[in-house]
Amino acid sequence: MVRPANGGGKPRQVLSEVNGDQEPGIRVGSGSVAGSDCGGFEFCKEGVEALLNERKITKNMSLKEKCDVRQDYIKRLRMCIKCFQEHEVELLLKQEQDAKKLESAEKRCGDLEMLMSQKEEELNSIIMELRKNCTALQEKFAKEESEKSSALESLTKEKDARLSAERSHVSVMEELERAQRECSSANEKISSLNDMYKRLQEYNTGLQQYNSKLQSELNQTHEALKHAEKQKAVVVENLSNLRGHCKSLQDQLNAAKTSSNETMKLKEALASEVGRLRLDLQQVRDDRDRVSTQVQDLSTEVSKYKEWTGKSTAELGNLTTKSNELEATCSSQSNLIKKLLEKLAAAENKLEMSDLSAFEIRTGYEEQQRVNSDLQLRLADAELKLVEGESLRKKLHNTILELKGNIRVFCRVRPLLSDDGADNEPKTVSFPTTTDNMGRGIELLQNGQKHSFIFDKVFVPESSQEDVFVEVSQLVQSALDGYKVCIFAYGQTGSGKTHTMMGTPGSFDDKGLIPRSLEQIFESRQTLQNQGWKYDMQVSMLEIYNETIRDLLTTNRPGSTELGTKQYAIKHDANGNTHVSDLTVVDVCSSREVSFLLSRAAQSRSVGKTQMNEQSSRSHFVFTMRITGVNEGTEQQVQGVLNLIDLAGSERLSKSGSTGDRLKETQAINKSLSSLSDVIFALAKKEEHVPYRNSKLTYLLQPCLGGDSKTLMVVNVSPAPSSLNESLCSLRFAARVNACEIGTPRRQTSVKAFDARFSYG
Ligand SMILES: Nc1ncnc2c1ncn2[C@@H]1O[C@H](COP(=O)(O)OP(=O)(O)OP(=O)(O)O)[C@@H](O)[C@H]1O
Repeated sequence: MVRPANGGGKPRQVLSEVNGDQEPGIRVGSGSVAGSDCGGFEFCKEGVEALLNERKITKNMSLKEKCDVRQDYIKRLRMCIKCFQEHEVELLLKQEQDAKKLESAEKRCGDLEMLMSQKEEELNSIIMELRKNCTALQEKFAKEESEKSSALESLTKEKDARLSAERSHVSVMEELERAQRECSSANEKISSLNDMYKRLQEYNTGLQQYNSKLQSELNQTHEALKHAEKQKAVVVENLSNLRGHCKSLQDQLNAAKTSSNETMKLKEALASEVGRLRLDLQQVRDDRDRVSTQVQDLSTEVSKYKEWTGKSTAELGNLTTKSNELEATCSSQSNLIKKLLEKLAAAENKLEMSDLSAFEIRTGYEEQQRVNSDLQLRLADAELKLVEGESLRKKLHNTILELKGNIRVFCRVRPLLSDDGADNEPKTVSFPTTTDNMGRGIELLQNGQKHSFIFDKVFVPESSQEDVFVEVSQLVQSALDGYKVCIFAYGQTGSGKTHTMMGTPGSFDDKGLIPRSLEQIFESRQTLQNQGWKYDMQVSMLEIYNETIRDLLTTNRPGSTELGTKQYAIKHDANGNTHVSDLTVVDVCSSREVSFLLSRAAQSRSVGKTQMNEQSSRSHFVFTMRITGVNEGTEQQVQGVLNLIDLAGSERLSKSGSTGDRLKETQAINKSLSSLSDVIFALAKKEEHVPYRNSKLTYLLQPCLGGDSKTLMVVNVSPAPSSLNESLCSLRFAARVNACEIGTPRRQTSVKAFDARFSYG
């Protein structure tokens, strides 16, 4: 018989409750754990189940902690197994006792047998269960053991890994130190870069400020220009009003002068009449006096005769008659005198009147003269203001153009020549007279359609060489200030390019821009010498003929083999200077020397006769003067370049009637001019690629067209109706050129060592 060990009594063994993070523990009755009693088999079973379900190892635990937990777990499992085994023994003992008791009780209590057998079965099943649990625990134990060994293995591995990690830590630390060192140097670099960035930012701000200042200056200049133009318009209007007023006053004055002259004449006539009348009067008075004396004498005689009674009555009668006659004469003379006196009074009256009117006229005349001189003064003042306003406008206009960096364009229309054969044809070129466009506009009439153009300046056919030079003299002057200056003449053949650029060098009135510019430069050099400036000047002259460069100052005689065969190469350096290799460069000290060189070059130039021009330039002529100035006082150095270019004339093949060599020349000229227009179009459109290399001319002019030089194009136009198409083409091209932005001109004032080679820009 088997009976329950504790028949539902108080459990002896208690599995500690899991309280927060507290580890669950097993206390057994044998006192192996904290000396507590075992809670009984039932309780122990539950505890084992709880223990089996317990999972306390987490991923975050270190390997050692995991091991400790597992060891504790195994220890507790062992205690449980021991408790079960003791319990089993106890149960077997009890079973035996129970069997004995049962035997004795069998007798007393047969009916309990059934119950006991049931209990036995229960106990057996529990034992079975416990055994099962035990086996599971053993399996678990074995598993835990294997896990422990694997954990130990992994511990050693981790130790190794830790060691290697420590080693790598050391190397990492070294690397870290190195990196820190690099970092600190990088930091220094960063701070220096920051400084530089700051400075750059400051510089940038400065530039922006400068830019905005320039912008505001530009705006101000625009405003001032507008104001000046308004003022100019007002002054011009005032001037024309004053001129009109002055003219009407002049007319009045002339009328007054005429009437004054007439009055004076009348006065003179009257005065002579009065003189004559006075004479007459005097004569009559004399007569009267004489007659009166005679009358008196006669009366005395009559009284004498009356006294003489003895005298004859005939004599008396005679005397009486004579006396009567004399009295009659006397009375008639008195009448005459009276009349004459009346006439005299009237004449004197008239004279007085005419004196009065003469005085009035004189006063009026003087008044008008005063008004006139006042008006003359005002007119002179207004004209002065106009001149000042015009020069201010020009200055402001130049400043704006400099700020804008555009190529400037002047247009010059030559007079009609007898060769043009257009005396009877209607005019096709005109010039607007509105105040806005006066001196700047040109209009071409083609098939009833008007084409208007505005340039920086338009010279009418009557403009003299001096008029043209006055407008470019400032530009020429800036070459002495260290700017690169380029002036080139463009236009159809026979339109006046050579006349404009060269003219007649020896003639005072007809010399062109080149001789005048040279004179000005040498004069200014003299003046600037007083301010401590010392200038060195070098000139070179070349022509581009059939896409070949020719040195016009070479000492080799024309026709020599070297002149034709020598290859001159154009080169641009990094500083934007252009050089032509092997070109003759001559140091010059006076305009006389340059004139001599110019005449030498003129003899070497390629000139020929065409249908359009007797003396046509068949090549592009380039005169270059390099100016180097040093101020001994300020040690400032300037390097200016003056390029004066007379381009060959554009010409339509059909119109030129060229053949043979002339045809070849014309083709080469047209090709290089079309390359020039390609360059201008590319610049105007701000294209990335500008085809400077397409011709020698454009490659040579590259710094002037796309660089930082002050460039002026003079477009020459013929007024001949037969040249209308060509003139229109030239003006359209010039308008394109005018719109080109080539950058702001830069002054070369560096103190750097002077490049000995000759530069074009
Ligand atoms: N402003 C002017 N006043 C008087 N005559 C002029 C003027 N401009 C040009 N001429 C005359 O017109 C003719 C042609 O002028 P010029 O030789 O200067 O033309 P061009 O454009 O240089 O021609 P080409 O391209 O063929 O060399 C010359 O006889 C010149 O004297």
